[in-house]
Amino acid sequence: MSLLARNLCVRRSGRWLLANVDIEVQPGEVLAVVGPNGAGKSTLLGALAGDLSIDSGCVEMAGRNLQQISLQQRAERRAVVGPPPQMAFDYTVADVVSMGWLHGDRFGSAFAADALSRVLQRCDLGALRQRIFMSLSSGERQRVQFAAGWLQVWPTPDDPAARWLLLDEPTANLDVAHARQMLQLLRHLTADNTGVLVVLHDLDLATRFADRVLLLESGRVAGLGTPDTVMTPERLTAVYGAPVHVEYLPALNRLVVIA
Ligand SMILES: Nc1ncnc2c1ncn2[C@@H]1O[C@H](COP(=O)(O)OP(=O)(O)OP(=O)(O)O)[C@@H](O)[C@H]1O
Repeated sequence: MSLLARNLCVRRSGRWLLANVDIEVQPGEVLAVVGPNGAGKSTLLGALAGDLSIDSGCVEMAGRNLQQISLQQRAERRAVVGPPPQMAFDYTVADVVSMGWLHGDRFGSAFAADALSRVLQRCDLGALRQRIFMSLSSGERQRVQFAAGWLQVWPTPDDPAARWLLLDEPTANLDVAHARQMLQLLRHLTADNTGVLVVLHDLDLATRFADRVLLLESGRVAGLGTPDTVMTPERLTAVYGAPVHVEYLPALNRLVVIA
């Protein structure tokens, strides 16, 4: 019961942005999508979310064609976390994160308040909850955006079905500690029957935290598998057209990617 694309093709202005992409995001896994600028990462995320039209192939969520799933059902099953939005009004952090909560009082106000508090705390936003969103730094806003997405797919008592979180460069404005913390959170929330697809430019973060990596090059799959099989120096150097060093560091007991 995955979120998957089969033979996915997206064409715009006479150009293939994605060509014959097969990909599956399973609940319980973190799949990192990497590749050079313009490789098609955001396009793939948009297609899997159902936010942009595809030209051939299909996208399915838990065995159903995405086009046959209502917008409400889609929103309850998958959240998209993109760049932080501009807000015209003085919404607080708690207001913005609460926008991710789709269930109103269906499970009681205490359940909703508890979910909000937990998400704020886990995203290190507890002290900022009454701050005006637009007064935050870009990294703080990014964490708020992530928190709203997480709340959107928060497990509810009556519905154990799989959910997905799709994130487009969520660490772009984060310092080293918060970037690691976010990837650790993503790993943690997969335990709640949630699948994570995360677009990353940081190849080392992808190698360290993802279960699998999809490497895109000009809209095609240039590699898909565990980090140690995809993140080879030869492949990365060829795809990025710049030297990329990959080495196992015994002191850290992991592969390190230096670009
Ligand atoms: N509507 C469109 N018409 C024509 N070309 C488009 C359209 N939308 C996107 N593209 C092009 O498709 C390619 C893939 O874009 P996409 O945003 O998916 O890349 P990306 O891998 O996310 O890149 P980045 O790392 O720079 O964010 C780019 O070359 C982009 O210019």
